[in-house]
Amino acid sequence: MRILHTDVLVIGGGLAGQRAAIGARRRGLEVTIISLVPAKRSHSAAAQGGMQASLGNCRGAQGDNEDLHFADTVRGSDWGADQQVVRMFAHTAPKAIRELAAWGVPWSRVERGEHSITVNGQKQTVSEADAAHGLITSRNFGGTAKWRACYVSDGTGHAMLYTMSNQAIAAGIPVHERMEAVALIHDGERCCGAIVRNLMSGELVAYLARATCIATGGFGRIYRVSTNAIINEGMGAAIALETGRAALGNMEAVQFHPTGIFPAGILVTEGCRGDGGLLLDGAGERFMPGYEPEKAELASRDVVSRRMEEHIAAGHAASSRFGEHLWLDIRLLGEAHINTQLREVQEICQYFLGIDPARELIPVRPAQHYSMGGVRTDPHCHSPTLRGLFAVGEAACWDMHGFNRLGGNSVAETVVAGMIAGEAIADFCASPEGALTVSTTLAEEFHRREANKLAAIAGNSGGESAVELTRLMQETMTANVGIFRHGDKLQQAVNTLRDLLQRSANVGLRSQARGPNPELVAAYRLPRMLKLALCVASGALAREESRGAHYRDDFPRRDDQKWLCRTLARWPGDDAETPQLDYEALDVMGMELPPGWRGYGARDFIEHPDTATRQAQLEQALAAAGELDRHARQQLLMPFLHLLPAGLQARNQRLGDAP
Ligand SMILES: Cc1cc2nc3c(=O)[nH]c(=O)nc-3n(C[C@H](O)[C@H](O)[C@H](O)COP(=O)(O)OP(=O)(O)OC[C@H]3O[C@@H](n4cnc5c(N)ncnc54)[C@H](O)[C@@H]3O)c2cc1C
Repeated sequence: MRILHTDVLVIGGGLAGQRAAIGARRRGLEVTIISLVPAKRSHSAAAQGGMQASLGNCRGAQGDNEDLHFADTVRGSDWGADQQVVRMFAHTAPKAIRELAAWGVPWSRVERGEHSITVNGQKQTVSEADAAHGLITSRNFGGTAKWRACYVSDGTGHAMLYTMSNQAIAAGIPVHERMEAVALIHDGERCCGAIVRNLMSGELVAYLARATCIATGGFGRIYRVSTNAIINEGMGAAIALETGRAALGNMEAVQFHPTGIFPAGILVTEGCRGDGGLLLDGAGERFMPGYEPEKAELASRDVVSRRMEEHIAAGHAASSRFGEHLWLDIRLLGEAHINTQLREVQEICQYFLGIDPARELIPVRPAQHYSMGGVRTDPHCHSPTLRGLFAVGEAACWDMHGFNRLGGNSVAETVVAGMIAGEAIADFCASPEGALTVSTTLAEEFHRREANKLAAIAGNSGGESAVELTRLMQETMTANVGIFRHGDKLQQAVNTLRDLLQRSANVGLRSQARGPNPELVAAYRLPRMLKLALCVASGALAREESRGAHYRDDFPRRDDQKWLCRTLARWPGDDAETPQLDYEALDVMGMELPPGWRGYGARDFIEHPDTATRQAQLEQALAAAGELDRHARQQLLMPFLHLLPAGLQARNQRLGDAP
């Protein structure tokens, strides 16, 4: 067995993993990143529309600040988020944008003078101030009070990831590509690294590390129709689950994006609607204002996706030989705008639909898009139950998205959480807890276990096909654990997934090759994907309410009295067929923004018994404190700055602030 030693092992070379790695490296630690693909091919590169940060530079962003970003994010989460974490995030996002600008991200900029924009289907003229000229601009996105999504045309993730990757290279951080973490090495209390499989040679290597950070992205590929890349299979979350110690948070909270192109599911960005694009039905009529007068097409994603599906079910769809869908109309934005600000959308439409979106309508239908759930961490991105294990980005449940993520808040989370995790990892490694005293016997034991598993799969002559079982899992998830959920269908899904998990032990291979063998890889990953799917379906079945993206036909109201809590899923043992579910209460008495109406979507919900008391307490505290600026006011209501590394605590400056 080959053993590699490093201070910090980062599993995943996307935006989150690389930013965490850079932070730890800057503090003098030896850091190694492993990745399934070359780091610059990570899924972060697919992010199109933007990164949220309250810079307040352009006209539509004027008056923006951390308070508004915080409130939008909490409302977007349907009060499922950890409010202190949301504060940490909103406070750090402007710093993250500026750091990326300094590193070379070519953010689109404000241009002084008059510009034509499209709002609510109408052309308007706005004038940008001389003072803002050349500053980072932003566009409108769903569920936000201001134009807050900073962007690089519609190739934001690509620009961010390439810049981040170049910084990681400059910092001397090695990326071991085409390597897959297949198990975490741990003793039940402390994580000490991972067993890693070389996807080219098939060799299993033990990486021993003082701190291990999971940054493996989302698990969208457990669904049939998804905007996610095919490498988004959730293996990082799955190997954390298999420790039996680390918990996965809110796995039932799965986002469906309104505008996957139909039928392929490839995303066209929310920026299309942010820039003024409209949703039309089969009759060519705009329908969202009828359902959502306040925000129309720009309500949060969970709300828009549900309204679209309702409209289809009510018989208003367009139909094609692939089935029913709706239309996205960006023709009104004009060719010049599309060719500069929505270039990727233009190309996606051209290559995958054979249409020109400046002249034709884009067929769309909601598709699985984002995993709000993931490895549960504390505000320092550290697992509370398995020390030495950190998690960041889409793979984590930090938890700033609760039950619905706002557009643009994900790439922002990857960088912000990476900044915080890098410091937290370095602090941990500097503490007595951070010393690694692992015996190689433990690594050998995990190595042997995985080697035996692989040998058993390779030698299995069973009659099942991994490809077919994967397809059945994906069909089950899309049909029964989608946008609209119901107890009966969820129970059916749990039963089917359990059955598939049993059958997955009987997969036969045609090729025994240990190196690049897709059949072997599929068979090896399948039971883990099924365990994740079971966490999603079981969590959804147990949660008898509707919150954010989790909507139950049979329990249509949000129920703060019973369900203002985070789901924690653990896998109880190798032979288990379902996860063990526990719940972590969200403390209303500690909230800065007690639960209420989101400002869009359903108005009726079951109130938490503490909500009125907390509201009164906040009002009394403010009245007693007298005149306060907004920063002091905020700290009085819910202190959070102490949770941030010292270097990130400073206030953000905006145009018009006193110097
Ligand atoms: C089409 C699309 C458009 C989007 N647009 C936006 C947007 O405009 N704004 C926004 O905020 N968000 C957007 N998102 C969401 C956002 O892009 C992602 O949530 C975010 O980039 C995830 O970053 P990450 O670093 O957590 O993971 P990723 O970028 O997915 O990186 C995961 C890394 O983990 C590695 N990996 C995975 N498993 C293993 C393993 N077992 N062993 C070793 N390595 C492993 C992979 O190789 C990869 O390097 C979009 C998502 C999609 C699908």
